[in-house]
Amino acid sequence: MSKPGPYRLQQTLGHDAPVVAVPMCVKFIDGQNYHTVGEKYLTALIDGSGVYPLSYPALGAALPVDALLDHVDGLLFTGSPSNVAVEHYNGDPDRDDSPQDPGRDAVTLPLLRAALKRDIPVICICRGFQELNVALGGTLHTRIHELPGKLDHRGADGSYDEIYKPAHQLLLEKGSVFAGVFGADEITVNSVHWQGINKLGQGLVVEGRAPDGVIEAVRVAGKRFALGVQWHPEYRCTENPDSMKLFRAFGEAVRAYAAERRSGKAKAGAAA
Ligand SMILES: N[C@@H](CCC(=O)NCCCC(=O)O)C(=O)O
Repeated sequence: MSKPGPYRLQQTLGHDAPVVAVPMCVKFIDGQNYHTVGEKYLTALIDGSGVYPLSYPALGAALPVDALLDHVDGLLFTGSPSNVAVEHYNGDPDRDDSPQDPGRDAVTLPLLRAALKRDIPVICICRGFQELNVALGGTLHTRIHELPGKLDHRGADGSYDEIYKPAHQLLLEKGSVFAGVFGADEITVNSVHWQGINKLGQGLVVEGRAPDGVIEAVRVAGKRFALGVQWHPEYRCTENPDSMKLFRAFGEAVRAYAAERRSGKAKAGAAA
C-alpha cells in the first residue's frame, strides 16, 4: 500500500471553533502502546463540519468521561479494524483472529452513554456505529457475509480507493432524518465491515438499510443529533456531496450546542 502525501486542509478554523472529541484506538507498535486516530476523521471534521477535532486517549476510567464532556461540543466515534469485544453484548464467540481493542471499548461505551445523557451531538461511524448499538444494549453479528442472503460488506482488496469505493445502495426510510439531510431516499455508499447490527439497541431508530436488509443508518430517538452510519462518509469527504451534507449537518448541530453550552444553557453533568 503506498504512503499517502500530506492532506491539504481546505478550511482555516476561527479561534472560537467548537470542539469535537474523537476517542482514539490503542495500537501496539514496535513494543509500545500508541493512541491513534485515522487522519481522514480529523480532516472531515475540519473541512466538512468546520469544527476543531480533539483526539481523546483510551486510558479507561483513569480519565472520568464527565471531565471531558464539560469541555466539548460534540463527539465523533471512528471506524477501526478492531471489533467490540463480545463480552460487552453477551454475544457468541468471535472469530479467533478477531482484532480487539479493550482500551478503546473501556472508553467509548461509557463515553457514548454519558454524551447521550447530556444530549451532546454525536456521529458514530462503522466501529463507532456498532459501539452505539452495544452501548444501548444491542448485539452484533460478527460475520454478516456468512449469513444467508447477505452481501459481502467487507470491501474489496487493493488500494484505499479500491477498498472505500462505492459498494451498494443505501435505502432510506421516507421522512427519515437522513433522507432530510441528503434530500433523497437513496444514495450510494462504501462498505468496509465484517460486523453489523443484530438486535437493535434501546432507543435506536433504523433509518436506512443496504439492499440485503443490513442496518446501515440509525438515530437515537429524542436527541438533537445522535446519528450512526455503517459506511464511511469521512473517506474523501470533500469530494462526495452526500458526505459533505452529513458532516455539514453535524457541524450545524455542534455549533448550536456550543452556543448553548457557552451561554450556560446546556444540560450539566451526569445528573441531567
Ligand atoms: N471492525 C469492525 C468495524 C469496521 C470498521 O470500522 N472498518 C473501518 C476500518 C478502518 C477505518 O476506515 O477507519 C467490523 O469489521 O465490522
